[in-house]
Amino acid sequence: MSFSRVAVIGLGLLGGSVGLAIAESLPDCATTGYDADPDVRRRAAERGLVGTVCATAAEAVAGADLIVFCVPVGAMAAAAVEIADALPADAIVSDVGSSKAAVGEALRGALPGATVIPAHPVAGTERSGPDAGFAHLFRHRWCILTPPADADPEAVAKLSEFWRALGANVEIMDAAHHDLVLAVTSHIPHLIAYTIVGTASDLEEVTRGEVIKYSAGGFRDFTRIAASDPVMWRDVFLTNRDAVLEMLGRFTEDLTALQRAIRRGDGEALFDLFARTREIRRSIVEQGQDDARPDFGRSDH
Ligand SMILES: NC(=O)c1ccc[n+]([C@@H]2O[C@H](COP(=O)([O-])OP(=O)(O)OC[C@H]3O[C@@H](n4cnc5c(N)ncnc54)[C@H](O)[C@@H]3O)[C@@H](O)[C@H]2O)c1
Ligand SMILES: O=C(O)C(=O)C[C@]1(C(=O)O)C=C[C@@H](O)C=C1
Repeated sequence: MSFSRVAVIGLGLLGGSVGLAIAESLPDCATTGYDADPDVRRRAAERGLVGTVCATAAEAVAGADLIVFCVPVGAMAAAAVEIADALPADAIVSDVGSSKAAVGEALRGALPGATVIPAHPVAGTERSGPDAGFAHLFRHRWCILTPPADADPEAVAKLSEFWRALGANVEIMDAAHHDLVLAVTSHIPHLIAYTIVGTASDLEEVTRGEVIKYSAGGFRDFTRIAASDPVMWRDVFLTNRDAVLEMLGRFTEDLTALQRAIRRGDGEALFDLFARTREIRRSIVEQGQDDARPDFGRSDH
């Protein structure tokens, strides 16, 4: 039931990892790939991210039974239009985008009549580009599939099996619900990291040198996340606007309550919140989801 030829469009962190993971876990599956950037294509060929790096997207999808778009979410529609005339009739079209409702619409709009099953492997790093990918990225991580209500169950089962073969745990979710959940677990945390690092670098009373010198612990962790790709994250916020604004409203209210507790010297409110959040961290660690990132946890990371 597995795929025999997978085309990967976009050969950065995610596309490269998909190609390498297929080579390792599904060695009988052929892979082709395409990236709009010729330097990325050259580097992808050097690293062997996919079996064949093609000069055009149409060439890459010829004969493929699965096409995985691994481009920034704002580029999905343009990338899909490029393959519209070359798409094999029975192929499944999927992606790895971080927001799902807008991406599903973009792919279905660009490829009318195609079998489109969007997906989001909740696995990544702050790195990007063709040197960033690695075969184990998806191991023990969630991959959320957001098929439309009328999706072919066989196509959903086949794509689920594909992601399980790459090491992921698969969950099926409605696209709008995915966008709300990920707004809180991934998108707003990135927004907070971008904000705090930006705020620190804008301070007038504290020099930039001091920010760098004393950035141990907490701030350093924020700088890792704030180093994430600007194009990718611009597109995430533009395509998941409503869910992000909804969750940001709640976050702002909670932040205001915390501000009030500090101003009033309400130690109990502070302690209660910090004790509750410590328990959340403990249950995440206890769930034992291995982190596949190669140097995660390294002190100099
Ligand atoms: N980085 C993460 O942690 C992470 C995790 C999960 C999902 N994602 C999602 O994966 C996708 C790719 O992210 P990434 O981190 O691999 O980014 P990346 O920058 O490493 O790679 C994206 C690649 O897409 C190429 N590209 C852009 N437009 C194109 C087009 N029209 N046709 C062909 N190639 C095109 C770029 O040249 C680039 O090489 C995004 O949609 C992102 O939301 C990222
Ligand atoms: O670990 C990181 O560096 C990530 O940002 C990975 C992360 C996340 O927020 O968890 C980022 C975006 C994705 O769509 C999925 C995963």
